[in-house]
Amino acid sequence: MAVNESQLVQLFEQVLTLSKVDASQSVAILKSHYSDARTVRAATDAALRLGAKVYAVELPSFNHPRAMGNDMTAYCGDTALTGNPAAQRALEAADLIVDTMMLLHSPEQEQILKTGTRILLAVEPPEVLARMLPDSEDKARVLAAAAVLEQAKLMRVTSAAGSDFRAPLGQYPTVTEYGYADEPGRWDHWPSGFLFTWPNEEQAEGVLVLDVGDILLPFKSYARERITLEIEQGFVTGIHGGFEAEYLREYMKYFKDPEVYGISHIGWGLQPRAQWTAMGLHDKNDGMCMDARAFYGNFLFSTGPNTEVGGTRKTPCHMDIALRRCDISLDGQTVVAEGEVIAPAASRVRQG
Ligand SMILES: O=c1ccc(O)c[nH]1
Ligand SMILES: [Fe+2]
Repeated sequence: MAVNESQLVQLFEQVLTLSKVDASQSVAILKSHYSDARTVRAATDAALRLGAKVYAVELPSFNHPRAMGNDMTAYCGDTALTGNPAAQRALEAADLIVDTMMLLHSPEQEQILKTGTRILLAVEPPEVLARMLPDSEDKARVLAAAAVLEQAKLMRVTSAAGSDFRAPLGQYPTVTEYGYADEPGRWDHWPSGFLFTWPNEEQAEGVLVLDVGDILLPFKSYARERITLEIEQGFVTGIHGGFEAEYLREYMKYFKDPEVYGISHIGWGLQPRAQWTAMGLHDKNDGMCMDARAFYGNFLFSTGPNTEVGGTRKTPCHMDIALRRCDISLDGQTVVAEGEVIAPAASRVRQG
């Protein structure tokens, strides 16, 4: 199925309106040669129809010789913007940047946001954008959950598969993703609908058992056998199992960087329009699979960078791992039970 151009413009008009784009705003469309041309065109047309002053910043693509695969989250930190202050200044001049080439997990993104410029990442296929069109209810639900997470001192994750992971919290802020960039200095990602934070440095500990069906990104694979991760003092110290554990070990070892084993963002999914099954219907090169990061009731665990919240761990290897059927509690209060969103009530999707 394919979204037609006029539909896509209307969808961008909705999301840019939610992102407070109007005739008072300047909108920069950040692109490279690999950007989705339909997305670039629709974002441009929509911003113009909303009366904004629109310009494009095109950057020659950046490829690190050690990067593998085409998933934009597979090699983080250095981007086409790295070392290009003139382009960065051109972007900082905008009120909103529609990022169709992926600056996420780069220090440059944080510098741009600090100027008050908003960034909306949109790199998923247009059909995925359409299926997970954000709305203000998504924002309300994610913010309701964030109100609990930002007060929490301890996150605990357990599961029937054997996970028992504890992460003391408080050192880092809570990050919300609800699909549009409506506040000064806000970064968001369309599509999304989840929230996360980082454990206090060197304090996360325990065991995470990736069960059959759990998702490993950027591999874009469903685990077919269990993989057991041992976490000590904020780092993955052991990866046990069969072939898939060996594959994960070998992949992470390839980067020859001890920081790849650091725990990155941890949180849970609140997007009912995201589907656990969606990844199986897409090719590996179809975007970065936000369905896996956002599906309702997942536990999203990740390794590697913490630059997004001012940390110094700028490591290129970033694993996003989505677990099903976990129990997630904050200071003893259950927010997700066996993959079902329980609390706060305002974060749950209204049934019926
Ligand atoms: O939206 C995103 C996408 C990737 C990621 O690592 C975090 N959030
Ligand atoms: Fe991530």
